[in-house]
Amino acid sequence: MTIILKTEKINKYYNNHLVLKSTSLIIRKGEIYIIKGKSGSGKSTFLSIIGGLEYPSKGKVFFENRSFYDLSDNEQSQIRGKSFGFVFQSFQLVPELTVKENIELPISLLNNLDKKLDVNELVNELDISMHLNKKPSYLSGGEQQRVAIARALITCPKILFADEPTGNLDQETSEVVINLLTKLSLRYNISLIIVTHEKGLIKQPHYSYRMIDGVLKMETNDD
Ligand SMILES: Nc1ncnc2c1ncn2[C@@H]1O[C@H](COP(=O)(O)OP(=O)(O)OP(=O)(O)O)[C@@H](O)[C@H]1O
Repeated sequence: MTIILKTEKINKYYNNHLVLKSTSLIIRKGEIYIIKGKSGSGKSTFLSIIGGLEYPSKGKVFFENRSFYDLSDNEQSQIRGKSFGFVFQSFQLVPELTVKENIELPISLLNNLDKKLDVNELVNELDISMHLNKKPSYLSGGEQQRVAIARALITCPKILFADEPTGNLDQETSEVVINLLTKLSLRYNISLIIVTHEKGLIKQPHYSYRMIDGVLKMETNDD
């Protein structure tokens, strides 16, 4: 399977404290990765670095064989906008916009977007079509997260980064959200990287990693 993103010995310091230690990972097209680990172990920092949101102190991130942080700011933001999608614990929807406007926001912000998914298909799949004209505050947490997933997928990104996507949801809703994330990523051949505390949420085949004190270790799937 094609390698889409690769990191080389990422180090990250915050105030002279080394939070990522020579951390490496390879992401292949259309595959699912899960990163678990204790609070403070460095998971979110690592996701931000591979998601193009934060410079490493040392090491490189290669996206489609190009060293991401050696690209110009403009090239970096083009890749972030068109090839990466993000889902966060806190949904991060714009409260003043309707659900439909939130979902279509990435499209309206980007020029020359050659590939995007059909909004109607996406909202039907995510079962939020009845909420399109509402503001996010009228929706439950699970519904808001499904809107955030639609917004992340609308550009048909190559990689979807999800940082604790179920952190604000109950067990049952978490399962629905994870099932949708994995199902849609597989359907559209999007690589999915999920950071989560929760065990046993993902039923689909995936690669499992554990972040231990800034070092990423591969695990067997039944850990
Ligand atoms: N912007 C920052 N400035 C200074 N220190 C930071 C910053 N971001 C993270 N850290 C520190 O880096 C370490 C790793 O944090 P990170 O958020 O990556 O961990 P995490 O595994 O994602 O934790 P959690 O599961 O609680 O979100 C922690 O000690 C944290 O305090």
